[in-house]
Amino acid sequence: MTSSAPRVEARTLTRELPGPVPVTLVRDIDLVVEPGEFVAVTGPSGSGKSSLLYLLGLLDAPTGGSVLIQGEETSGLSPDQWAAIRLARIGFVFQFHFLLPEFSCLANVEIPIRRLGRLSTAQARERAAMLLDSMELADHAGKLPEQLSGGQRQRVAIARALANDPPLILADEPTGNLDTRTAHMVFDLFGKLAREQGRSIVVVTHDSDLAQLADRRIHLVDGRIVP
Ligand SMILES: Nc1ncnc2c1ncn2[C@@H]1O[C@H](COP(=O)(O)OP(=O)(O)OP(=O)(O)O)[C@@H](O)[C@H]1O
Repeated sequence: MTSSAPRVEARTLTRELPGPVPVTLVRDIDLVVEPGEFVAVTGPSGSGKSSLLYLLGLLDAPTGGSVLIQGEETSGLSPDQWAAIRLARIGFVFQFHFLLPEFSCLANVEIPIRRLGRLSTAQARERAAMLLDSMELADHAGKLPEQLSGGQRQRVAIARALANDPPLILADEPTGNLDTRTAHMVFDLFGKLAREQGRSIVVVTHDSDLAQLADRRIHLVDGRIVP
């Protein structure tokens, strides 16, 4: 691994589903995302956007090619090693917030910090509170997710994605359930996380207006990048 390595790199990445009639979800994708870049992945429904994001996030294994995270080849690694990379280096945001309903917003952000185990309990709580504060949610820290609006919940999910200070954030239709104004706010936030904090952000969206807010767009059709 070198300090000049891209944040995430796909090399001829391919994912086929075996079967009598094999289905190719993603084919021969070459992609490099540098530190500080905010990339939107667009394309019609079924074009492979989510499949690509899952491969980049080590949530699914390719059947061809490879993914490198900060220059580290991930192909030969064990499931435990993948899980360790996900926990420490990748933040995920999904269309549905997947917050734990029985835990406060603060606890939802604190749990992954505790799981990583680098901070004391008090420090973990302090960091979770700081992250919620940075999302302008300090007043809501003690509330349950169901007590928040959709946009607020998605900001809690983003705070949780930032819990372990990951260099890479992957988001799959993070604004799919939000109104246009709130969706723009979330995209602006991703832009700031890239430009001001040097994180790499890859966001899947089918909304071409929102994609314009990213620094770069890649467009998928039938599992391939097209110009
Ligand atoms: N486990 C699976 N079994 C069979 N087909 C699958 C599976 N997962 C995905 N697919 C198919 O693979 C293709 C790519 O799916 P994917 O979810 O990556 O597309 P997408 O661009 O994210 O679509 P959308 O915008 O609708 O979410 C689709 O045709 C989908 O139906």
